[in-house]
Amino acid sequence: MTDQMPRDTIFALSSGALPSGIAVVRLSGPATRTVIRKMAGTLPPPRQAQLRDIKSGEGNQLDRGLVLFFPGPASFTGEDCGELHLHGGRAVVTAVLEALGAFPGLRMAEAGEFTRRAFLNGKIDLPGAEALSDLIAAETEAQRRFALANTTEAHRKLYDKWRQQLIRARALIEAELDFADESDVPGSVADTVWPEVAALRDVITAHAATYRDAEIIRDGFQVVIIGAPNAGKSTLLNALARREVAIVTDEPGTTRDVLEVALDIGGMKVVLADTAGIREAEGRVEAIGIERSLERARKADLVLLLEDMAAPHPVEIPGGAQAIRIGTKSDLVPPGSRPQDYDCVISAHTGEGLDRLLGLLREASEGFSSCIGNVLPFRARHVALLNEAAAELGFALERENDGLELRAENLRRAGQALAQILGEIDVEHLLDEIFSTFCVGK
Ligand SMILES: Nc1nc2c(ncn2[C@@H]2O[C@H](COP(=O)(O)OP(=O)(O)OP(=O)(O)O)[C@@H](O)[C@H]2O)c(=O)[nH]1
Ligand SMILES: [K+]
Ligand SMILES: [Mg+2]
Repeated sequence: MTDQMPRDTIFALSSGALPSGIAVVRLSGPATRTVIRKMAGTLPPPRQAQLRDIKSGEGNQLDRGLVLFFPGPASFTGEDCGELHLHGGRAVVTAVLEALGAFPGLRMAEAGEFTRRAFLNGKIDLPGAEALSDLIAAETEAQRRFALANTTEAHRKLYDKWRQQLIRARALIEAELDFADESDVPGSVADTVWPEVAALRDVITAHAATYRDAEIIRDGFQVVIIGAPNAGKSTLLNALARREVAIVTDEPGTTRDVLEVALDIGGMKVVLADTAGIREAEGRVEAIGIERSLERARKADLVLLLEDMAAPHPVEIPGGAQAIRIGTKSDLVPPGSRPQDYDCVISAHTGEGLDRLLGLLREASEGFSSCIGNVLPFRARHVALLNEAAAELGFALERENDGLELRAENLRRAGQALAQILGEIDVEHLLDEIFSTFCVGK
């Protein structure tokens, strides 16, 4: 799978910010045994925590804590691994990291390097590594469940099934090519292979399209607040965020740039964006701000269209996005004299209607968490390769007048694209990018 196996022994603080109750320092690589023997007296039995004095290479006691040894290949990275569970003080951890760095062949791990080694040693595939990175980044319940589901090799099972279908199709084509010299062999390939290839192309295309659901779960359901100036957009953002994120004044045209907050609504990440009020702009800066509002609204999963019921100025919803019409400042307008029917009536000052609005946001977003059990592509990288695979199958289907060899080559390339998603081929150039987004110690 890779050119060379890493030989350095790496170490890092794998637990969080110091000071903490316990700090876990992790090691991986060939010198792990020697180092643990030296620091903990003897090697503990595999996978059993033992309480030891932890010493530097020169024999100075640094701490007392649990020591574990995981012999390769049955370890996270596939190499010999070790863990030192220390008291989580800054000086303790600094002393232990310094002592480790003093051993020959040992160095601090780079971001994601443990997981990278696990990948290079065949312990996990690339979607599995990407899912681990998502799991560590997860902030909401839906993100956590989705990331965890993606660590289960479900993608490998699905893509391997498709690759098997492609291999079978190519075998049938090979067989037909072998018989091509013999005059009266019926054209079995055309009858069986191409309808199957067409069906597979459609399945892959549909699968690629589900990336939208994955994006919403991972990156958040995108909600954009729009409306005329002074409709109360920034006030609503602040009320839902429960902090003063946006500037509020009674001056129309206060907000110029798009401002975002991430909310956790029923376990779903919801990104709420406040925008510049929409009107005939009075200056260049405002005009740019308004253009940004409209652009954001066009890309939104949901638009909150706010109207000040005390001073209504109708605003068009751009681009047919799904919208909730909200009448604001209900404290100023008695129910009988409201200008029209709204989906929701609120007052950010009294709090009226905010719970109902949160309920509507929850309703609009929670449906996406039901996709979590499904296998979805969850990186732009996956989608690009799926589209490439589908395109190759499309070429094979179109080239009816070309030789079977050429069409079989398209099928082979489609299979290669699927293999690339799993990280089996031609991914060296991606690894730095993928693993650098991890934290050090993972
Ligand atoms: N009475 C009352 N006043 C409100 C309410 N919400 C906002 N306001 C007031 O309306 C004015 C405008 O509020 P903003 O939140 O700045 O309105 P905006 O839509 O963000 O305005 P721009 O950024 O200029 O487009 C401020 O004086 C707010 O205090 C409300 O529910 N009731
Ligand atoms: K304002
Ligand atoms: Mg504003």
